[in-house]
Amino acid sequence: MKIAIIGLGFVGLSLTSVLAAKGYETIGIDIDIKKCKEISAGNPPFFEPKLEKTLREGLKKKLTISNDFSLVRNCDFIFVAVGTPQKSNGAIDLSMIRKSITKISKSMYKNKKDQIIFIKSTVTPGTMKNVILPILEKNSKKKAGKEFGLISNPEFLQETSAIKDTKFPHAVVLGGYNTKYMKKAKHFFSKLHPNTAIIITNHQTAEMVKYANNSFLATKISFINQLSNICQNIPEANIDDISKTIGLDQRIGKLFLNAGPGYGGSCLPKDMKALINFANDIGVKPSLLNAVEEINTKQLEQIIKLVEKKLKGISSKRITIMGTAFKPNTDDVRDSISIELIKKLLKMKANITIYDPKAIDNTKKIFDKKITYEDSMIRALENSQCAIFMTYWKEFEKINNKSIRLMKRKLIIDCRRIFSKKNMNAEYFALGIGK
Ligand SMILES: NC(=O)c1ccc[n+]([C@@H]2O[C@H](COP(=O)([O-])OP(=O)(O)OC[C@H]3O[C@@H](n4cnc5c(N)ncnc54)[C@H](O)[C@@H]3O)[C@@H](O)[C@H]2O)c1
Ligand SMILES: O=c1ccn([C@@H]2O[C@H](COP(=O)(O)OP(=O)(O)O[C@H]3O[C@H](CO)[C@@H](O)[C@H](O)[C@H]3O)[C@@H](O)[C@H]2O)c(=O)[nH]1
Repeated sequence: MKIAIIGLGFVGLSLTSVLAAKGYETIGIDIDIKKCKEISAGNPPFFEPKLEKTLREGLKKKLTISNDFSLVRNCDFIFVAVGTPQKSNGAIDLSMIRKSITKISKSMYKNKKDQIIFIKSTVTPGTMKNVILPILEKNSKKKAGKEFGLISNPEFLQETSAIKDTKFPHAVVLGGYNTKYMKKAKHFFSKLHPNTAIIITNHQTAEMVKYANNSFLATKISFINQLSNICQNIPEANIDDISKTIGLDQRIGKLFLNAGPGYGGSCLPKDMKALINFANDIGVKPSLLNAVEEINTKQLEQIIKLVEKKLKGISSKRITIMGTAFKPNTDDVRDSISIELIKKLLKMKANITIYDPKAIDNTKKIFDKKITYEDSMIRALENSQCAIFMTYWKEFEKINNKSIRLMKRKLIIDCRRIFSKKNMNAEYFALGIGK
């Protein structure tokens, strides 16, 4: 059994590393030659816990990393995990899918191998049927279901637990027709994940499951953020106690009820916009999804208004942003709410200083010399007129009254309630805690 994975980002490289470490003959393919070289040397191009160790285990076995698409010819399974970024209207950009599928389809022409192509990238319902399938059939001159298999296989991993989630997914979704290829795929996944539910359905449903999952998570976050805003106006009310308590009701569940400055990252915002755009296109008004998005956008506005009010204007004020990664334990700043906040504050002519334990290099790629970067929490706070804590990095818990002594004005906006139980000698505002 030979397996190819196309696109070595968070999804593709995690899958490649896990399969190779398990001993499968695996070929990881990416168009980015520099990335391929780094990965071949055992160095993942981004930080993800346990990835480096798993990749290195794989490299000691039967793993090849290459930018050469011709290698897919000899593979039984081909997983496609290229990016599907957002276009300005919210729809997904399918150019990477089209390019990689075209290359795969050409390699299938006159190839006698009975291959299965799995699509792991997140695509809106109908993409398989209307875009991917026609390209494959046209260029390969083969019939799906008869001469090759085509399966929608959406991915649910979370960054920071990508390896664990790849090894132990909560479910495996296989979308497509009931053919010999589907049987083979089911057999493969039931061996790979013996205790995981395998859902077999059609392409459109499999594609929609992914959006259902992410839009529900986004809805939970916006729900708790709206309640958090209400709590802020009830003296002494505490959103964390509320989340903890309602989370004990199994019908609600405790996860994704952590109030904050809004959801960010490369998936939830993009997938919400894509689903909204898709619903509008097919004539369904997505009023709940629109509200979820609106609440998310407004979280930042209220933070900015508070800073503006307290500092009597933003222009020339020295503001420290603690945490730029879109969540803790990652260096990923794609669609980070913190990056969005910095952009808005820069427009208002603030002087921004940032500190993040892992994401400084990626933040520099966005802002270059427009902001100041500090490599210690204390230095970032020195002379600051306001510190806004955006990401809950564990090391921020060490900050105490001694650390904030050197702030010019001791104004702290704590979006993650890191210090809500400490007695801070500062003007302290925590999202979700009533004053
Ligand atoms: N990041 C996540 O947590 C996550 C989780 C589940 C699903 N997804 C979805 O999976 C897909 C991939 O996400 P990601 O975060 O891994 O993306 P990514 O941007 O980290 O990586 C994509 C990779 O594909 C490569 N690539 C682009 N065009 C290519 C081509 N024509 N041929 C070969 N390689 C090519 C890029 O060089 C890049 O290395 C997206 O659709 C995303 O929405 C992401
Ligand atoms: O209670 C919570 C949980 C999350 N967040 C924020 O929500 C965003 C997204 O977090 P998370 O879902 O952990 O990030 P991702 O790694 O992008 O994972 C999401 O997006 C992936 C890509 O589609 C899916 O595969 C995952 O299942 C889905 O959780 C981050 O800004 C978090 O700070 C909160 O504010 N409160």
